[in-house]
Amino acid sequence: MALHPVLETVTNRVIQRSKPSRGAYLAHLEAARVKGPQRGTLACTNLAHGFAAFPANDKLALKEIKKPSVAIVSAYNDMLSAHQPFERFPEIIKQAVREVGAVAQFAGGTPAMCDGVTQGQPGMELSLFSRDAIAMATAVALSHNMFDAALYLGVCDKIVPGLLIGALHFGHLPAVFVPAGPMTTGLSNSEKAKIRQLYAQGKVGRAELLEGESQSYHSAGTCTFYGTANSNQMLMEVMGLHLPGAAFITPNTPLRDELTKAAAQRAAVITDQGGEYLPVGHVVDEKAIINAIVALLATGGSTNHTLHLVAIAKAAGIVIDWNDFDELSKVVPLLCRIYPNGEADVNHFHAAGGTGFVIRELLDAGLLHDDVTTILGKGLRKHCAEPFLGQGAPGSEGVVFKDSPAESADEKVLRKHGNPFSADGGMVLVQGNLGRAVMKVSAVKPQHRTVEAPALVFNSQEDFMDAYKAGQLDRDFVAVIRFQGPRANGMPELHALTPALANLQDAGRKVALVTDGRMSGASGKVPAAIHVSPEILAGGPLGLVRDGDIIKVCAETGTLEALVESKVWHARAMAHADMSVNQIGMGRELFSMFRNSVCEAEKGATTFPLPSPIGTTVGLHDKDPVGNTVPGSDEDFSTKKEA
Ligand SMILES: O=C(O)[C@H](O)[C@@H](O)[C@H](O)[C@H](O)COP(=O)(O)O
Ligand code: SF4
Repeated sequence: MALHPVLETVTNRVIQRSKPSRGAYLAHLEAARVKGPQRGTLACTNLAHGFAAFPANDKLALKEIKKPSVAIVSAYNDMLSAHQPFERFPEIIKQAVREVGAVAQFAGGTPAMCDGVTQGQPGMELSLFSRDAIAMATAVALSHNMFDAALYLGVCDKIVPGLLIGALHFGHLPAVFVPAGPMTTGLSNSEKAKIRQLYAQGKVGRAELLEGESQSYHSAGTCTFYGTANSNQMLMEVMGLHLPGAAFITPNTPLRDELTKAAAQRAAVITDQGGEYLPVGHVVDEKAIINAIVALLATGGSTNHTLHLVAIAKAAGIVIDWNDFDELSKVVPLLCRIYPNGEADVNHFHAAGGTGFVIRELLDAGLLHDDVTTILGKGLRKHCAEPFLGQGAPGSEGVVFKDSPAESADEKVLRKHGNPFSADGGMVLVQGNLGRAVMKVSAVKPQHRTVEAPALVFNSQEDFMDAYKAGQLDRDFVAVIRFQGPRANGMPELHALTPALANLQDAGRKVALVTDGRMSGASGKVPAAIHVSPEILAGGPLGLVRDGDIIKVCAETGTLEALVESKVWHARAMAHADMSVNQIGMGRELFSMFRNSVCEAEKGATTFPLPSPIGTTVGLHDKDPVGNTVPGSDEDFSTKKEA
């Protein structure tokens, strides 16, 4: 199947734009490779420390400096239902790796925040920065340099992006991502949302709300809506960093354990010593990143990936921006309806055909690059498959992979590319005199995709909720919630506003949200122009909006505009707010360096630089050694905005 012309155009543009930084990245990768096991570069004392605590057989293998050593980097904790199953994984992995003559070492743990626990709470102001903190923790683990491959155990929002950013800074090491899988289906996501709206209206009490939430989030495993965590899973599948179809197999089942063993053994094989060297820095190339954007759009994935995918690409020296997302979204069909884009959850999606079905449909439509490298070697089509238990003895059944089904088992949830739910991917770039922002429309009914109404300006989500509870919002309005950008308060998700906004929309009000903050991947039905760039603390024009200004948000025309007379607009002074309350408490004082160094949302809201050529000083947003503007740098970004 010939590639879609837009896929070719955007891919070639990204390759060209990334040439300097991608070239620098690959040079660093080659410089980090050594012949033989990495631990051979250590001094004897270093090495002795590195295997002191190991059992005799592993210690011998490590001492000989022949067999590969596989790092385990795990984001296990009991807070995230999605990560709790990882508690058992290290022992399963160590035994499986021994069976193929190698050694697995628990290299280090990383933090992991549950955005469900912190949603609407002060802790959410650490959430986005926890991604780069996870990348740093990954680097601390791998910096022992005892390893020839790494297994990454993570599922949720900022964790998989953080682990992959960290992994890419050790791009010479092969990487296999190991998921734990979704919890079984409980109370449906739409039922859960209804109970929340009733609570927001005062029609049910806390007891009914807590009962509904507990029936929805009822056991170990990932929450079953298609939010950022499950979008991460889809992207790991399409980038070929998972074994095929590993994403949505239930935790603590024989098949899940067999998949974990198989992933561990695969990591040992794809090392320099294993004979099929597949470093993660070669797997994550420009085509893999474009494939990830396409899969995100085709499945109605989380808006958070207009930040995280940009950051992941940057870690590999690849520069993407929201024009790339927007142009691809216009030609990528929506193939899935998973909550918040529909009624179904990820268990239903998996049963209908799952990730392999989506990958095959997009390959057949010429909307994915097949000529990529994955953890299985050359070619993405190997991932159009689903895992099943093998025929081995109980407890060692193994895994077999079968082709994904030709037809969807439920066309209300999953469709072939010739009969999509919509011709476009449902994520648009909106821009105008308020800046550039992203808008997910796959979960917004067509009649709500354009809102033109008076601005109501708030400097916090709490102020908005106070106005709602005081009955001041029963009107058409565009809520402009500012001072929510990464420099201001860490760019929290404002998903807690969804029930109130949804009630007003259900009551017939034309409402929309405009913010330099974020929404959750689980946010849906209310039109929201989010991640407004530049944010107000970077001089963004949200600071010029006043109550009553007519704001136009339109997904059809890509408009984000304050309809204010130009000379009035330009005569206005920038609004200010006291951010001190967001700088201390709940650990926020520890993240001031992140707030002070974070870059624009459109460049991933990262706190690490693009790769620079070996021997040059590393700058966050610099010109290259010969004075050219580095693609993706602040300089490059600002010239593009003026264009
Ligand atoms: O981006 C996401 O997917 C969200 O951050 C998600 O991980 C978070 O947990 C939501 O808050 C869950 O939705 P509820 O808050 O509606 O349960
Ligand atoms: S999906 Fe969200 S709420 Fe569920 S475990 Fe992950 S971070 Fe927590």
